[in-house]
Amino acid sequence: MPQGASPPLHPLACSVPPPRLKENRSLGMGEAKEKMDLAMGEEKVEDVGLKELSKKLQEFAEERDWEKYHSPRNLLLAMVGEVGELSEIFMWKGEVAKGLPNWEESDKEHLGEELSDVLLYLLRLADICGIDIAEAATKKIVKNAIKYPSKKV
Ligand SMILES: Nc1ccn([C@H]2C[C@H](O)[C@@H](COP(=O)(O)OP(=O)(O)OP(=O)(O)O)O2)c(=O)n1
Repeated sequence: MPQGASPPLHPLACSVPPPRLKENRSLGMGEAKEKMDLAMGEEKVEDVGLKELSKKLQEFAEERDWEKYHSPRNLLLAMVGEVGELSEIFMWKGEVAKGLPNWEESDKEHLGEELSDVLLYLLRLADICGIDIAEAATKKIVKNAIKYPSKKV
């Protein structure tokens, strides 16, 4: 290849790196909370379902013109990356007690964020692949129960 020339892009590769959600500056705590409260509105968080989350993700991508980046392969890789970030939280800690009794609140919050990133990319991946994940997971639980029968009655 001539000096200074860039390698040709694979026809399926994006020529623009996927955008990041982050802003260039970090938000102060008050500012971040204000943004979060605005985004959540009056919604009761515990009532949210998988379909609603998928719809929110669809809207999130649309509003930023990010749909072109949300290909199955990109989403899978993004999800695996987030699984790595999730693993880092547990790395070198040894066994961790259920309920994480000795963890700082900030560490639990961080864990919640990384778990959410994995879930959100998983939901988006399922959606973009045309898989109804709620239906698929429900069927899979039934299949698991047949394969591994209950020991209780
Ligand atoms: N192209 C993109 C980029 C981000 N996201 C959404 C899905 C994830 O929930 C979250 C991931 O954002 P970041 O890539 O900024 O990752 P983190 O939030 O983990 O930040 P960091 O890697 O700094 O810990 O944003 C998305 O849907 N599509």
